[in-house]
Amino acid sequence: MTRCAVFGTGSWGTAFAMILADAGCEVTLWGRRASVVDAVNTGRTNPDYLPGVELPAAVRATTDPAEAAAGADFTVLAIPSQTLRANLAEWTPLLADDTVLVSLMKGVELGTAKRMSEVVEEVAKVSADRVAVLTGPNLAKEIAARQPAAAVVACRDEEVATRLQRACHTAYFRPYTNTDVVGCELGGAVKNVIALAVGIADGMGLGDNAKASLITRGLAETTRLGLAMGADAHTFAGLAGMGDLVATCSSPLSRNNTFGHNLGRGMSLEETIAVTRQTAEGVKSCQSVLDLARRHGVDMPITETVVGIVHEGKPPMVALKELMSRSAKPERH
Ligand SMILES: NC(=O)c1ccc[n+]([C@@H]2O[C@H](COP(=O)([O-])OP(=O)(O)OC[C@H]3O[C@@H](n4cnc5c(N)ncnc54)[C@H](O)[C@@H]3O)[C@@H](O)[C@H]2O)c1
Ligand SMILES: O=P(O)(O)OC[C@H](O)CO
Repeated sequence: MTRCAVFGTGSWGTAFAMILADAGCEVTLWGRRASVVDAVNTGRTNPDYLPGVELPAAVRATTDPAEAAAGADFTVLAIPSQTLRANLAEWTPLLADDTVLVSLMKGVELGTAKRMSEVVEEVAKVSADRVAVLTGPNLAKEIAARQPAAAVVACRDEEVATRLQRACHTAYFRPYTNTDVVGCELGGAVKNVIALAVGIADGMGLGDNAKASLITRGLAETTRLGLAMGADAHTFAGLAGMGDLVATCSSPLSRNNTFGHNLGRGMSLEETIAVTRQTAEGVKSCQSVLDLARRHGVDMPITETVVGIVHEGKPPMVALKELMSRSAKPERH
């Protein structure tokens, strides 16, 4: 039987553990908090993150990372992106030989501007052939209700991607393989920034034309960055690009979208952070995405606008005026 370790008992780690178990794997979840681990083991629930959801019996939980990691064919990482480096450094000596490391995270590291798979390769000292990424339009709450969704599993080694695809394919979860790891990861990280922009627009009371324009031009700037970094343009028209943008920018379940909405309707950054219980990756990653764009000489005006509003205190109305008064240009340049 395929054995999986899932590090992170938040919304997505728990929902993905459920997918793996439904697909026939044996799953051990690692969590920091004993109360969450006990709830999983004794009540088959995770009331803090997925209230009302009954977890399959094949999902067990532990606070001991060594117990979780032991003998795992796949080691899945589902913690906030900015905490990966420090956590993985502690877990690396515990990892099973030949385990495939799978990133569920949609962020870019602050300071280094590295993608999560790059951090994994560097810290765990494994080759890119043993690092996979899972991304796409996957709102955890819908998946935990076993509502249908598709996703992308990306790995440089297609055979590894196919093995992971088999390990997480269920009646409600349909993963496709892809070898464009850079494009898949960028799609997931930048859509969070665009979802913040769309949420802000929504909160300001702007209409559907504004939201559609942000989504489309957001995809254009994501693709520009991707091409500069060697990604395949087709990836951005797929589940990791357009697919995830549509889900995240249109759903009130999205933490990034909701975060933006609260800012747009006039809450301060501090108030917004205080009411946000879960990880909204775009809040930090907008800075590292902008950093990446500057390193690659790519113009990303929406990302720059989000950084201005979230981190530099720019009033959304001023940011809107600036964005709309940029010089006129062809749609493709
Ligand atoms: N929730 C979703 O719908 C969804 C879907 C796809 C991808 N993702 C991505 O998955 C990743 C995890 O998100 P999530 O939704 O599970 O977040 P979450 O906020 O629901 O849970 C985060 C988990 O990480 C733990 N954690 C927080 N700080 C930590 C630290 N310093 N060290 C160790 N553990 C820590 C928390 O206790 C919690 O268990 C993010 O990158 C997110 O973008 C989320
Ligand atoms: O809740 P968000 O904004 O982190 O989005 C969740 C997923 O990434 C959607 O695919």
